[in-house]
Order: sequence, then C-alpha cells, then structure tokens
Amino acid sequence: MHPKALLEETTELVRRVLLLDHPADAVVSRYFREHRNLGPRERATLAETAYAVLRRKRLYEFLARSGSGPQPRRLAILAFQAPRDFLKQALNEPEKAWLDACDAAGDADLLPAHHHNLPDWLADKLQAELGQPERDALAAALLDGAALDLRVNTLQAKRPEVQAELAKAAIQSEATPYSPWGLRLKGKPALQKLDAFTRGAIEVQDEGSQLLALLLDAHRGEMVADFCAGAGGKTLAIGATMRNTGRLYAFDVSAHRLAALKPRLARSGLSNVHPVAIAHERDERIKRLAGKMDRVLVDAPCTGLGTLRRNPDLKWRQSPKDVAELNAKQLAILSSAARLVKAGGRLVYATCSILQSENEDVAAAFGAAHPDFEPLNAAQLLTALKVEGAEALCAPDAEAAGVAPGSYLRLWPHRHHTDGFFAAVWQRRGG
Ligand SMILES: C[S@@+](CC[C@H](N)C(=O)[O-])C[C@H]1O[C@@H](n2cnc3c(N)ncnc32)[C@H](O)[C@@H]1O
Repeated sequence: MHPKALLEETTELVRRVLLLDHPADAVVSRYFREHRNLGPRERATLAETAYAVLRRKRLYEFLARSGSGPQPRRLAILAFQAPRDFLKQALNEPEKAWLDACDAAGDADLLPAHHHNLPDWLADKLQAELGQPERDALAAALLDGAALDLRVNTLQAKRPEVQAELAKAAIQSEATPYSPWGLRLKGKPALQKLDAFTRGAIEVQDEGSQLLALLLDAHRGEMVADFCAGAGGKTLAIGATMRNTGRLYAFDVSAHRLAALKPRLARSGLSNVHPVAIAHERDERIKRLAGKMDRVLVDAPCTGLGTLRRNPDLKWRQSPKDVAELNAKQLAILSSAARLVKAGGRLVYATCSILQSENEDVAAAFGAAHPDFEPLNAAQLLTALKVEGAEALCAPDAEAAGVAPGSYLRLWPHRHHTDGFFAAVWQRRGG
C-alpha cells in the first residue's frame, strides 16, 4: 500500500480510537474486520500507531497544536510506527517542515504532563501515593509495550519441555523470574497455530496474573470458587493446581465472558470446572454454597490501570467518579464472596489496579468489618510456595500505609516487569 493510503487508513483508525466510546482493542478489531484488504504489516502499522497515540496523547496533542490539517492526521503523523523516510512520502511540504520542527523540540519546551502522559487526576493521585520519582518511573514503564508471557499448563507438560518445543518453532523464551509456570517470549510471535497452543499446553497470561492463582494455593480434591472468573485466565491456572480434581466454580455476571472460557477449557483438558453465570453477587445459587469452599478468589472488577502497557485507552476512559463507584462494588463483591469460605478456608482479593483506593483501602474496610477473617502475610505464603524474592513483590514499603511489610502482594511494571497487580489474603477463623 502506498504511504499516502496507509497514512489515511491510520488517520481514520486514530480518529475512531480517540472517540474513547469503546475499548481500543475492540475498535481496532472492528476496523480490521471492515477492511479485510489490509495485510499483516499494514495492520501492525495501524494498530501500533493508534496505541502509540493513546500512550503519548498529551505529548502528541501538545505538538499537534502547531500543525495544520485535521487533528487525527497530525496525531497519526507524530506517532506513525514506520521509518521517517517512508512516512515523509505521505506528507506535503508544510507537514514535512512541521514534523522536523516537532522532532527537534527539546525537553525545555515540554511540561511534566508531556512526559508522564497521564490525565491530571491520575498523575496527582499516583504522586500523592508514591511520591514523584516513583510516579515518574511507573509512568515511564507504562508507556512501554508489555512482553508476551505464557503459562505452561502443568497438567499437560513441564516448563522446560515446552520451552524446547517453542525453540524448535524458532520462538525464543526465558523462564519468568517469579512464576514457576511462566515463559516470557522474545518478540510477539503468532501462537494460535502452534501444536502447544491447540493442545492446551500453553495459555497467554501475564506473569503477575499467574502469581495471583499461585497465591490461592488450591489443592487436589478441594472445593474452590473463582468468583469473578471472566474468560477464565485464572480459573485455568487454578484448575491445573488442583490437578483436575475437586470442584472449581467459575462465577461471573457476564455470560458472554464465561462463554469465552469454554474453548479454553476444552483445550486445557480440565473437567473439574463449573462455569455459572450469576445475576449479581448475592445470587441464590451462591447462598446455597455458603461456608462450603476451601478457597475463594475474588478477582474484582477494577479500573485495570495496572494494565496500561496493554490497554493505554483505559487512562482516558476512567474518571475519579468511576473509581468511587468501583470501590463500593469491590467491597460488596468481596463481602458476598467471603460467605462462601468455610472455617479454615482461604480468601484472596485481587485487582489489576495500581490505586490504593481499589486495593489497600478495600482490604482494610473488609478486614475491619470481618474480624472472623484473619489476614495472612502474602510474602510468607509466596516464600513457602518457593517464589524467588517474594518479599520484594509484597509491598516492602507498606508500613507507610499502616500495615506490616509483606502483607499484600503488590506488583508493579517498573519494578517487576509485570502488569500492576494487588492481592490480599485471609483465612477464615475457626478451622
Ligand atoms: C478483572 S475481571 C476478571 C478476569 C478473570 N478473572 C481472568 O483472570 O481472566 C472482573 C470480572 O468481574 C466480573 N464481575 C463484575 N461484577 C461482578 C459481580 N457482581 N459478581 C461476579 N462477577 C462480577 C466481570 O464481568 C469481569 O469478568
């Protein structure tokens, strides 16, 4: 495709994702369905440019003020993911001169917002919670793309075997540093046609997400509930730790998301999983299981701000009002799910958010209202599960928030190269 046509297609996709009315990945998929003529390299340029605009929107909007022509075109030019000489073939003379001037803009011309590229409310909140140097390190890490991590399905294969099998297909990987099941791939190879994928030996899953399933520590023969199972990323990992025995309920209010679990379950070889679509967290079907579960995971709906490397649109699609509404929902879901836990059983509350209000504050509110749940130290649990350097994963600086070091799992992109995750763990007293 001629550079001019490619820039025009890219401009249209940028315009659509910036409406922010749907998740960016859905907008991109829809665009590709509507434009089947686009080849794989063209698709990559379009998608990567749209994501680059979302990542550095504040910087590019600032630079775009000096240009002319439609704003989405200016943003697409600034973020265009191809060599400059290719791009310049698509530009008129004034655009070329303007782009050269933008490339020459130095730090002195830029404000902090043009570096962190966060909305003000979020930049301020993170600065208040972390201090500015840490906030800036986090913001910089969130501007990078994330590595592609796999979880090896240990029901089917061992990690070194899968690693060797991938190497034969020219896919290089290294063992993830913390998760015993993880492989971090070099690059972003296509996986869906690999035998290892179709037979269920691998699933795409961030290392941090694997650690949440590990922390639940479900065993053979247990009764376990994954309360917000969604498409079942963690359900599959938990089912494997149970060695396909016992009973694993996958609850979610979204039948649509649970439907996406079905083909993954079929590949995985798990037959102990029972997906159940519920109306809400106080659904009658849940009440019947009160006090019966050995383990309950609440992977709560959240802002997803820990996943900005993958979903940069989320920072523009969330507001303080959304956060406040989620906080109430998170506590309600956690409190309802806790009723399922039997005496002596374990409860894990997790999010992929980096905000204290969705994490420590919800855990503290739940703990204050539920003296029958004893908090467990996440660092000690992960150390017992042989996770290397578990203490550094578990909020070593938590004392500032008034809790003992190691109380909570706190994963950060800039520290641990995972998505941002939180987990708190309790044991129900009386077992
Ligand atoms: C963070 S996502 C879960 C991701 C999933 N555990 C995984 O590993 O792929 C949160 C899920 O909570 C579900 N949810 C929202 N409200 C809920 C409720 N009241 N009860 C149960 N699930 C709920 C959403 O539909 C969504 O699938």
